[in-house]
Amino acid sequence: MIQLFHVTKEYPGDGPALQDVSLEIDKGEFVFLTGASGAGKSTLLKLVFCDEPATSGQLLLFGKNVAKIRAGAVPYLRRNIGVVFQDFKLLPQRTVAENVALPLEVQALAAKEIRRRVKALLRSVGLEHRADKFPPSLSGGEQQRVAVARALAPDPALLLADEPTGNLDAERTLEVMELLNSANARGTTVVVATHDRSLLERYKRRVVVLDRGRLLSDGDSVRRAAGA
Ligand SMILES: Nc1ncnc2c1ncn2[C@@H]1O[C@H](COP(=O)(O)OP(=O)(O)OP(=O)(O)O)[C@@H](O)[C@H]1O
Repeated sequence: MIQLFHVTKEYPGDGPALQDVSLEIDKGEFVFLTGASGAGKSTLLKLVFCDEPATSGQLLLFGKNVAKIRAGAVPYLRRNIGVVFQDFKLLPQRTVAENVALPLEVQALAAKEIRRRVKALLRSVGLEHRADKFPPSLSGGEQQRVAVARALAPDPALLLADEPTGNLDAERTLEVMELLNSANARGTTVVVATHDRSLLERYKRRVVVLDRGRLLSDGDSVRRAAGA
């Protein structure tokens, strides 16, 4: 589903944020991406979301070389990707319910079905009572949960989540992780960037570690190498 071949990313005027990273994530996997602040986790997610181009190397998404995708086709590709950004990117002039409804409107679902699904999603993140509020009036943790609900709304093939539990207490963290796990059980490929070691220890998933832009280790390949 995601294939990186010797990918390097340099931002103008800066050293490489990613250096010669080769990595493959298959359909249906759940992968934690971890590493110290500045290791390149967000950059890797941005490349996969076609938000930034790679400087060199090749990135295939759903089997397509993203460098060859026309700019006009990117929004169509993104319909298959749910994304939770670190700064949430909620629309401030739309209510919580309207934010979650957005990706469903793009799918042209009937209004009644959209209302039903938005209600169920907001219930699943414990925010039904905030449906008619505007994002700026919500706490950071509440906005984060709205972002998770919006990302999961269209049942995406791929979910990219950048620190999706960063602002949450232990109980809410578990709730959000359960949502990500259920999406994964329904077939969504999930990639979660996180600093939170307790998540890595609690959920025995593949762990990809970046260190100053380089791939330091990959839990999956370690297991494979050990013959497990
Ligand atoms: N838009 C940008 N312009 C210039 N440099 C950038 C930009 N975005 C990231 N960088 C640099 O690239 C490197 C990797 O940053 P990135 O945000 O990908 O790391 P990260 O592992 O996600 O960090 P964090 O855990 O703090 O979010 C850092 O040195 C950062 O300063």
